[in-house]
Amino acid sequence: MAGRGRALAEADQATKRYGSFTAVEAVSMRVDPGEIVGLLGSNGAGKTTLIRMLLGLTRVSDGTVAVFGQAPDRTTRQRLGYVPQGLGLWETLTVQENIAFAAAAFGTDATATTLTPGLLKARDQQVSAIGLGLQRQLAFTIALAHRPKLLVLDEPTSGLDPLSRARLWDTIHDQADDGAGILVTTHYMQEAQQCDRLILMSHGQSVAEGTEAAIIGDTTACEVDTSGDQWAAAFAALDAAALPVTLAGRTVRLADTPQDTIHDTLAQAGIDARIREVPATLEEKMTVIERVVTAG
Ligand SMILES: Nc1ncnc2c1ncn2[C@@H]1O[C@H](COP(=O)(O)OP(=O)(O)OP(=O)(O)O)[C@@H](O)[C@H]1O
Repeated sequence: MAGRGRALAEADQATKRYGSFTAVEAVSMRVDPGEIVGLLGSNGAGKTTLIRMLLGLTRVSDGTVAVFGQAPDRTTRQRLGYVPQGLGLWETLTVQENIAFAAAAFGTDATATTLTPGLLKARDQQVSAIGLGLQRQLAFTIALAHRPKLLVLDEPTSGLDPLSRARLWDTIHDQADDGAGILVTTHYMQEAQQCDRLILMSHGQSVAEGTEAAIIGDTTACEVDTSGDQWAAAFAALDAAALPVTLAGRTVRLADTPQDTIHDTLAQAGIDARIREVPATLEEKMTVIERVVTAG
């Protein structure tokens, strides 16, 4: 984009085909220093494939990708930190051996790596014997040990408890504050709020980009208030009418659906309800976009 400096990572019309199947179609995006870019999309949307192209782990079929201003290769890999979904640890080696192995690969000093108290305690245990939380901490510690300018994290908090997740996000923000650029995929909508900018992917395409507020725009949802325990009947009636109904606790919500349609459907089912229009959530907006993409 004009006026901006060199991107840490950049894709220009990047496309990946597997035979006749297109996993990523003409995606353009960039990650700049100091920003956290969130890559969102349902399973199979193409997030991991895009990341793997950026890292040079799989070749683009069309378009170009660059990291630190050049085509990704072994030298660029040395300057970035990557935590894949599968963590990329050596399961039969101990915590310490994994750190030493990575330090040798990156040419850094293993003894300078700062360990969390949990990792320090588990230092001589095999990775396969420690819990997922500690394994994630280890993968993160290793990815950060050589002070990378670009961090690529594929679902870094999946399977973590809320406290560990919050701690991990603190670390991610610290890295961005120090000037690193971060590209992170997530399924958790609350985590999307931690990102400076979001890229929504659907069926291999980038379908929306910007801040959460910009992506939601003026899309609204309706909240349906029923008396007593009629919420379940209201949900069932709206669902049976094939409307995009969801439940938040006991609150029935519908994104992007005219109030009249909701009112008529409930009236036909003999349900009395108050309907209130509210801003849509990011998740609801994603559902609306998915519907448009699938229909189109
Ligand atoms: N090596 C491959 N050969 C054929 N198809 C592939 C290959 N790798 C990925 N795909 C397909 O490409 C699509 C995108 O997959 P990808 O893993 O990038 O999605 P994702 O958004 O990362 O999903 P998830 O959230 O499940 O990780 C999927 O339909 C997947 O089955």
